[in-house]
Amino acid sequence: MIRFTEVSKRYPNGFQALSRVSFHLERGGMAFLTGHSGAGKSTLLKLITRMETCSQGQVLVDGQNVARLPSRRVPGLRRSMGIVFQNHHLLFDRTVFDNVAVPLVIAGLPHGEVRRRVHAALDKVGLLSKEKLYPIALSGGEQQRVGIARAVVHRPPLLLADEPTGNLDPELSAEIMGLFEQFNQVGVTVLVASHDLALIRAMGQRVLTLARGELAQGGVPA
Ligand SMILES: Nc1ncnc2c1ncn2[C@@H]1O[C@H](COP(=O)(O)OP(=O)(O)OP(=O)(O)O)[C@@H](O)[C@H]1O
Repeated sequence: MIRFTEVSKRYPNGFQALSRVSFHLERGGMAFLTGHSGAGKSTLLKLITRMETCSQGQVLVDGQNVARLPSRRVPGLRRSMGIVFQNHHLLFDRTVFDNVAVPLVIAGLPHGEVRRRVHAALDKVGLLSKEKLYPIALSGGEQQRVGIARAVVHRPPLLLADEPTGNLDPELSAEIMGLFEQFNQVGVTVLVASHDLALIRAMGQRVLTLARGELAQGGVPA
């Protein structure tokens, strides 16, 4: 599903954020991406979503060479992914329901279908009873679960998360990681960037470790 072959990323200011990174995350697989602050975790995720492009090497997502994709096909690439951010990026003037519905409304789905899918996504993250509330009335963990429901509501085959438990206590963090595992168990390919080593170890999943832009652990010859 995701294949990096000798991927390097140098930012325009000359900073080398990634050096010759190679790994393969198979369809239906799950992995954690870890490493010190500044190791290149967010940069690696941005190469998958085409928010950045690599300077050398090749990034394939579902067989597509991401850097070579014409810009008109980038929205399609992003629709094939669910993306979860640390700070949720929720709309605070919209209800929980409306926040989760955003990707479906943009896609132009009929109202009944939107309702059905939003309810299914909220049910999965245990927030069906809170659909009419505004995000401000939710705890940090609940807000993050709204972000996850929104990321999966269009049923993407690939789920990416960048420090999804950054602001949460250990118990809530474990709960959120458990949700990612559940999505993986029903076939979604999952890649989660996190610096929380203790939690990652406890999950017992594959770990990719970046150190100063190089893959120090978990890479396999691509
Ligand atoms: N647009 C940019 N221009 C120049 N340098 C950048 C840019 N974006 C990131 N960097 C640098 O690249 C390095 C890797 O950044 P990145 O955000 O990928 O690290 P990270 O592992 O996600 O760190 P953190 O855990 O602190 O979020 C950092 O030194 C950062 O300052």
